[in-house]
Amino acid sequence: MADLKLADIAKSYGDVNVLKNIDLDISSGEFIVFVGPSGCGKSTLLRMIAGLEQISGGTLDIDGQRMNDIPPSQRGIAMVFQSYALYPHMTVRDNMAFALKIAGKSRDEIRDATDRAGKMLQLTPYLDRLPKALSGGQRQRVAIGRALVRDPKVYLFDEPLSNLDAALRVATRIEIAQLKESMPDRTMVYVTHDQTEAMTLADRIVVLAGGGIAQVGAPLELYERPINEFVAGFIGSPAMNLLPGKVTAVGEETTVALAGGGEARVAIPTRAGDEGMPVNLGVRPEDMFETDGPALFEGKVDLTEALGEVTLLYFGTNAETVPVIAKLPGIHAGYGGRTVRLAAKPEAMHLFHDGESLLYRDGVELPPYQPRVASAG
Ligand SMILES: Nc1ncnc2c1ncn2[C@@H]1O[C@H](COP(=O)(O)OP(=O)(O)OP(=O)(O)O)[C@@H](O)[C@H]1O
Repeated sequence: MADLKLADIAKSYGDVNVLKNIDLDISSGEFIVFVGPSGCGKSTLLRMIAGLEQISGGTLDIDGQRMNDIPPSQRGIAMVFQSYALYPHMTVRDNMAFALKIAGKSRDEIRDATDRAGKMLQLTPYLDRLPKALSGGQRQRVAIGRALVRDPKVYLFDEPLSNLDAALRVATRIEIAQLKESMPDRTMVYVTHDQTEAMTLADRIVVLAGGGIAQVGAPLELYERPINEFVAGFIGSPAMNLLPGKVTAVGEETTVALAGGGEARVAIPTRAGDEGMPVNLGVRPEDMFETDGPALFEGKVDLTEALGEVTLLYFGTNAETVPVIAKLPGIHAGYGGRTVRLAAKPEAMHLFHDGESLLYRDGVELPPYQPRVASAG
């Protein structure tokens, strides 16, 4: 059991500020995933928790104890790196045993711990092999095994799957999810570029951007209730479409006239005085469908991409602006060059003013998040 408290954490290299005002409480047993654009400081924050980077400002507590100046080996954490960092001249068992030997554990204890880790990670047949005789996925499992044998309170993962090919990534991701399930009281903090890893592994995702935290929440909460256009664009692929427009009618639902000529009714409340307010209407590609009725968007399909389970329609690929994308389930043919009218359900759309979601306006109390389930069963 270990909870982590990051209070006003900052990091600078000389006069370059990489992170500032990072406040985050992580509960015991939580799986937290850091995501964000390249260079936003995900690894730096993880390395500060590990003790591999000096904390420039603020405090880090683990289980209520200040850790800022405690060396990595005494923090009760273990870290798994992208590069595996295995000792090439040691067998799998010796790689896993190394930290325990240093810690002065007995032969029996070491054998038990490495046997157990080998079993949990399906490495038993490989315990006497050298790393060079293992596949990438097996090597990464050894790296995880090295963390496991130490039985840390907190596991830190720095993009552990990014050197693996697509199929191995999926298999190893599932193993990490199962590992977490088998150790519900162990806290895990995980850095990734991969949306699927973030969405499937995290109890909560932390989106980092511009040196700070943009939003923290359950994966589907970030997907359905992004706090601003940045998070809306970052979570979900292809990214949410943002269509400029103006509020024309206010109330429990809001009517928006779009610059492209369409109109949309959105299930987000607005107030008297909001009429005329410039907004960006956010609609995810997967929430758009073809319609004969009122459309929020009408355009000529410039490009189609058939991915099998879905077909992507691109509009305005030659314009200066970002293309609009619709994602239709299944295989479709004959869309190229056609003019298509698209709509979306009122509850599937978002409204942003000055980049910020109108859902989170001052004075608005949001009900607790409930996923918008598409179908029962
Ligand atoms: N030793 C250093 N000296 C100066 N700047 C550094 C140093 N280490 C990292 N940085 C800068 O700090 C910023 C954050 O780096 P970090 O590696 O944490 O980002 P990241 O979000 O993990 O990126 P990526 O997703 O590309 O791995 C980057 O702009 C990087 O250039």
